[in-house]
Amino acid sequence: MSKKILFLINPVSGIGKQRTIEKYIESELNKNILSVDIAYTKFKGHARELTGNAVGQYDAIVAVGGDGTVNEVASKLVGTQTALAIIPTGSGNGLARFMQIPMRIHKAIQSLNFFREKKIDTMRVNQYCSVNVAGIGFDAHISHNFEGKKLRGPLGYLQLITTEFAGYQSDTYTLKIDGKEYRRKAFLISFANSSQYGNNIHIAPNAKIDDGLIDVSIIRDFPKFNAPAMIFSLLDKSINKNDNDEIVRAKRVDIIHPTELKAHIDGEPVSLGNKATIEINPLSLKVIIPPDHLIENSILDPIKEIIPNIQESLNLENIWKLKLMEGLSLKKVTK
Ligand SMILES: Nc1ncnc2c1ncn2[C@@H]1O[C@H](COP(=O)(O)OP(=O)(O)OP(=O)(O)O)[C@@H](O)[C@H]1O
Repeated sequence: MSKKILFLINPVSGIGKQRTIEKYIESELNKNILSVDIAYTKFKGHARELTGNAVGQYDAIVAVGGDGTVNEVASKLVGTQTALAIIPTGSGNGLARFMQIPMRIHKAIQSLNFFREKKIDTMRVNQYCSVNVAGIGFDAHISHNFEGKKLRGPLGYLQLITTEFAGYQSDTYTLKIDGKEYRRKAFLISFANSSQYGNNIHIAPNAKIDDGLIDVSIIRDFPKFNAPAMIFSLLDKSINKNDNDEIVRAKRVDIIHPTELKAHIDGEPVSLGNKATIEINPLSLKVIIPPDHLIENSILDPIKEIIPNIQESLNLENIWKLKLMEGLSLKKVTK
């Protein structure tokens, strides 16, 4: 029986990979088994609104964007029979990377044809839903500053991190992790459902997304000259072995803080006031994962990912020509 899927495309995510999505939907999707609708988001929160209206009418809603778009779609799908699918066109794509969804979008679209479903945990952070990683401290500081930045994509994050790091002051937090008290001066505290923020930066290398547990990764205050070693261990999936990091697995975390807790939820900046509760919601979301043969795990994959990005950037002029011609109902693009 054919499945109904709705693509929700965030036109401002990442560096613009989504501009080619309609072409690939046309060429890669098996229309004998999938019937497709497409909508573009027009503002922050629109994907959440559109998903709320569509849930139940579709077998899957496809978030075309980064973790912010994924979060908006997922938060309306938790506890329903409609699955989340992801075409990663964001800056970090943490959940997509963790679920081994191909970063090349034509491959990600091909994987929808197999409609392989898996149930995953989600987290509740006060009134918000989080599917990937939420946090307080330096990562939250970065997400609050990233919003509205012109330079997006991984380079935008890198630029911001380098400028903000030197002046950042760690804070002291009191947490109750499954009822046990921890008081830590921390550079950041992450609540990880998947292992990574995005861009293969692994804050909780052994996190499992279907174990009913949050990996609470506490990076204690550290001398700034240790930064290169910290960065290396985040990339090397070994932060859990670093002396400045402590990971505790839990079902629930409570925080009371003397000042406003600035946080991020899947990379999106939020304020939690001065009280936060983070709880796991086990196996509460269906996600479409790729079939084994489409999982990209060769060491050349990052290079394969970069080349189309460069090509796409160089082709931007062509894409604008295409858009213009679409407007004029013309068929062919000439250089
Ligand atoms: N048409 C739009 N105009 C402005 N903002 C939008 C629009 N559609 C969606 N948004 C918002 O854009 C923000 C960024 O989207 P998203 O997180 O998907 O991409 P990203 O930040 O580049 O990737 P990542 O989260 O993986 O780093 C989200 O907060 C989303 O709500």
